Formats: sequence, C-alpha cells, structure tokens
Amino acid sequence: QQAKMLELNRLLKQYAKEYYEQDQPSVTDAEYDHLYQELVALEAAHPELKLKDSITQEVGGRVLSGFEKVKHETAMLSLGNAFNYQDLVAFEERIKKLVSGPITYNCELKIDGLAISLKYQDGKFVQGATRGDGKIGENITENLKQVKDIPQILPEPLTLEVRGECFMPKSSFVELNEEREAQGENIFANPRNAAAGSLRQLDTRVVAKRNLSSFIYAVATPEALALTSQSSGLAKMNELGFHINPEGIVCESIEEVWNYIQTYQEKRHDLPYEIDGIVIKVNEFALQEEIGYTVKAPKWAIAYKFPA
Ligand SMILES: COc1nc2nc(N)nc(N)c2nc1C
Repeated sequence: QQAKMLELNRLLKQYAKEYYEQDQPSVTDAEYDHLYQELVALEAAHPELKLKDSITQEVGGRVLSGFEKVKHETAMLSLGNAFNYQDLVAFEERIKKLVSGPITYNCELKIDGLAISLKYQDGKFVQGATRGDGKIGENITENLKQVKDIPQILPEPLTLEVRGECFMPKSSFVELNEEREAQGENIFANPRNAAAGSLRQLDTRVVAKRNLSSFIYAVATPEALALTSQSSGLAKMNELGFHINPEGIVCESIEEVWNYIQTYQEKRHDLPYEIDGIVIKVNEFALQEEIGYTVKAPKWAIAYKFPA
C-alpha cells in the first residue's frame, strides 16, 4: 500500500505539474480525477501510511471525496411556465384577483445554467450549494470559490443568503469542447451540462480552469437588507459586488413584458451566454407577500419559455 501511495503521488505530482505549469496534461481530467480518488481512498483506508507531503494535503488541491448535503433554510423553489401571450394575460388575471393597487413587473433573463445558493457570514462567503431537490442541496463551496465573479468578501459585514445561476459563457464552452475533442474525450452537449459537469468536479483546480460565471437574482433573506422591491434588491446586490445581469427592466404592463420577451427572443443569439426564457416577477415585495406561493413555486413569478 505504501508503495502504491508513493507511485500515485509521483504520478499525480507529475500530471499536476504538466497541467498547471505546462498546460498540456498527458492524461485527461477523468484519468487524473480517477487516480486522485484512488489516492484519497487509499489514504482514508490507511491514514497511518499517508505521506506528509501527499498531493492531497496541498493547498488548492482541494479534492473532496464527495459533496456533503446541506439543508436550505428557505426552500429553493421552481417556477411556473408560460408559453404564449395568453398564458401571461392569465398570469396577470390571477394576480389581480389577489391584490389591489398598481403592479409592476421586474423582467429578467432566464440564464441556462444551474441554480446556486450563496451564504455569507459577517460579509464572508461561507457556503455555496446546489439547488438539489429544493430542500437539500450539495455543498459545493470550494468549487464556487473558483468562480471569479462570486465575491469572497462583501464591502459590508452582512450575514445573508443570495441565489442565482452559475453558467458557462458560450466562448468558454466552445473552447472546452475543442480541448476535450483534441484529447479524445466526450464533449458536452450544451453550456448548461458543461457548467453542471464542472461544478460536480471533486478537484477544485479543474473547476478553476473552466471559466464559470454567475448571475445573482434573489436575496433569500430580504429582511437582511430592508428591501422593498426586486429591482431595488438587484441594485443593492450589484453595489455589494454580486454579478447582476444588466438586461433586466421594470415593466408597467403585460404588453411591455411581451415587447421585452419579443426583443430577447431574437437578441438572445447575440448574448455571450445561453438563456432559455424570461422570468417575470411582481416587483413590489409587499405584493409578493400578499400573493404568496404554491407548494413548489411563487405565485408572483412566472417563467416564459422560448420555443426550443
Ligand atoms: C424567484 O425565484 C426564481 N427567480 C429566478 N430569477 C431568474 N432571473 N432566473 C431564475 N432561474 C429564477 N428562478 C427562480 C426559482
């Protein structure tokens, strides 16, 4: 076993050197991960034999043997869907039955990535998680630390949780598939799969090379920031250093919402990331509370899905 550990360490250090210094690894990520996991397992089985300079002890060589589960304090919900103008009119009619007074709509691009939750304690990023089943997600904090536009420290010592989408820009997706093709590895079908596959990596150094990005779209703890609307919430999160999608607008009517949808049904082909629709939300938080939720989704929001 000791000999095996020595051999694995020698190989992995050689591969890591190729990967990080010479940028032409002689093995694929998958082979590297496999060997790495073999060493992690060996060390777990024989801790007394673990080499003190083992590659698994190196800073940055954060390799998990799996992801812990985390419970979401407030469930990460899904969205009801709309597929045409009539669905949007029906959405507004349902809402108008539940509230009096003027309603405005915050319209946001629906990024084709995967939902993430980010928790901050006294202004420090302490936990990142996947949506999972909405109640229980996976702890991918170490991987999300490799996403460059996710702030590690906030300008104020706030304790809050935000939610958003982690995605791979189109250009990075093309590059990654070219690399994988060159190494005879299977390519990803779309940027969403590439992002999901990257965040599932157990070796944070692989994640660091995948050029993932994020757009934050909600504060899960709005009371933490005394916010009154979705649009002001996004502005505040932007000030705090979160990456907020710049294409969102406030609409005064469903007609305006429909114009926005038509605009992006075309414009989306020119965006540097993939979107699969538009999310329309009642902008005022007081009205959102009045309108409420179904078991699985807010009644004050709807996702208009672009035709595939
Ligand atoms: C309020 O809940 C949500 N808001 C969202 N907003 C945007 N922009 N994109 C999403 N995918 C999204 N998903 C959910 C569940």
